[in-house]
Amino acid sequence: VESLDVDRIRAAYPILEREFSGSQLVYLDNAATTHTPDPVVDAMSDYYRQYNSNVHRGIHHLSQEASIAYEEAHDRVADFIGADGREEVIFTKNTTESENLLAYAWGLAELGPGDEVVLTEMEHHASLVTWQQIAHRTGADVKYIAIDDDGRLDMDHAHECITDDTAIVSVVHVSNTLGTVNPVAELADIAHDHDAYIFVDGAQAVPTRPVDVQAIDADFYAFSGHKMAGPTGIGVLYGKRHLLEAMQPYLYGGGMIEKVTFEDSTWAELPWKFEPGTPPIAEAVGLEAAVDYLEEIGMERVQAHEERLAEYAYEQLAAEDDVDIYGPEPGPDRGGLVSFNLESVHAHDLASIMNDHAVAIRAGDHCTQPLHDKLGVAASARASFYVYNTREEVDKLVDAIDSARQLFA
Ligand SMILES: Cc1ncc(COP(=O)(O)O)c(CN[C@@H](CS)C(=O)O)c1O
Repeated sequence: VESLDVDRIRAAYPILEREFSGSQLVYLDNAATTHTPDPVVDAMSDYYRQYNSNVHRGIHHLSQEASIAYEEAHDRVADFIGADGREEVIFTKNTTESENLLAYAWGLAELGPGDEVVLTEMEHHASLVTWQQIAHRTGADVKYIAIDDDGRLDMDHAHECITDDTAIVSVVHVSNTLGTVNPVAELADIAHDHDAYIFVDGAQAVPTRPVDVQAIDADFYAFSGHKMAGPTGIGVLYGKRHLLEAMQPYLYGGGMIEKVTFEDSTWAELPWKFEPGTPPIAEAVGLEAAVDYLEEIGMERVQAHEERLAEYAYEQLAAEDDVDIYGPEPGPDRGGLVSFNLESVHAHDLASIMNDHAVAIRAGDHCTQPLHDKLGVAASARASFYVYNTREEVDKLVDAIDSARQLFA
């Protein structure tokens, strides 16, 4: 796959010129959030400057323009992920809210004693805590598909966990801690063989690779705008139309209703039924601009660029015998991030020293505390890449780690 013109890409991110303690920023925390390129910022500024208005088709020009822009952003996102139209694309605040929407609107209504929710040991808290708490409230049980020593899912165990008692499987597409790319289409097949649904947490997948929800045959799929060069404050819950039609809303108010009387109410058509109140309008404009931006680059090229950088970082880190790396070796089932520990240096201390060198990485549990318990570590350091990162920046990461090694020697 053709390489990216990173210099041209970086020109759209003034933030990358920032300097700290005399060194240029090396931003390697893209799994937490990505930066926002000028075309996305400009699109949102243009909205606020030229056609800011509330939506739901008020009777004036500005509202018409804003309503059309907001509605068409749903069409653009649907096209980007292979959904069958705007009716299958609900805008939320973020991946976390998307997962809570599904867990409350479907889970609370449908789950009960004897039902099982199958997760994996590598789930993010946005899934794990949500389903865990809904299971407590409904009397359902939660099971966890185990990971093997390489940080891949144990698929034999997956077959054991997913049974006719399984109501839903909830799996992360790309682990934000291990980098593992899970076989979500295969898991969907297994779930469907047992008449169970599958939800896929795509927060680290949609930004970094081509995703086709129909090819996966996901019943539900979630991701966030801010992890894909878009704004914060907007996320997506994709759902198969007939499933969303059958679901009752769990947040009520204006915009989501059809008819209201003192006695009862009926609901608007999809996706508006699940979008109460004033939605993230500027953010929707920004998300559409981010989709245009990424598709102009090409998602295959985004994926290849990230994987090359992750492979290079993995090799540089693996060459040192005092670095422990988590997750699979570089290849098709490792995404664009590397979590690791430098022996004898706590991840927080390491990140702090990285910061002294203007290298921004993540340290902590990455909202996967049970996974870190399983790995036997309290925390890990994580470098994650995006379209504007370079091999030279990986070299700076390695040099900064060496400074930490010297400091703590
Ligand atoms: C796999 C996965 N699933 C859900 C989320 C939540 O995304 P929100 O936009 O915050 O709702 C994230 C966000 N992970 C950030 C914050 S912990 C990270 O540094 O890894 C994620 O990686």
